Amino acid sequence: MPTSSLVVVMGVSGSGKSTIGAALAQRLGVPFVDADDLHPEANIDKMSRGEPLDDHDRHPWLETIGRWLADHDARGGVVSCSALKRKYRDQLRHQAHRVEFLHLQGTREVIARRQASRPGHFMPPSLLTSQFATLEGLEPDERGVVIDVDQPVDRIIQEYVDRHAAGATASGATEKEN
Ligand SMILES: Nc1ncnc2c1ncn2[C@@H]1O[C@H](COP(=O)(O)OP(=O)(O)OP(=O)(O)O)[C@@H](O)[C@H]1O
Ligand SMILES: O=C(O)[C@H](O)[C@@H](O)[C@H](O)[C@H](O)CO
Repeated sequence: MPTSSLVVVMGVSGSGKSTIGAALAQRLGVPFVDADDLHPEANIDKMSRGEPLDDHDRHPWLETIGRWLADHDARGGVVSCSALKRKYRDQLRHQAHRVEFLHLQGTREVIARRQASRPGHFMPPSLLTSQFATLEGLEPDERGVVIDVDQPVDRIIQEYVDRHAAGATASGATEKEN
């Protein structure tokens, strides 16, 4: 696997994007940014009030993330970003053509349990329903892999590395529900 991988770790809130993103960046030896840290303050305030973001809220945020990806095109990097809709991923691809996605997929039960075990996070568990409702899984023409979150962090990282080495694309990414 080239050290210059450019990866977006995607999925609903609580799926493990920050955890896996940081671990993957370390494994690949590339910079990492958590897109939660790139939100305009108004977005954080909105989510904290228990209101889901809409396309309008996410647009400037995605632009910032796309810029980060474009800036890291040569040396590689990992971003944790929900990237829930196909059109959001299209927006990111528009700015950084070779970006690939790692979709952390899990059941509502597993993810709700994980959210419940991290009190103090700005994202209220009540928003999980809208996160799943908004989620559009990777389509077959999108470069990326889908990995089950219900396994230890190091196994998720290893599966990503193994599947990437084997030339994985988004095959198996058709289950849109979770
Ligand atoms: N593979 C895993 N096994 C067990 N626990 C995990 C795993 N991945 C993440 N967690 C835990 O689940 C919780 C949610 O993970 P994390 O904060 O990384 O998710 P997230 O997708 O970044 O969430 P958000 O988008 O809401 O910030 C954390 O408490 C984290 O420690
Ligand atoms: O697209 C979205 O609805 C939001 O960006 C959320 O997914 C948050 O960034 C994050 O995941 C919260 O913890």
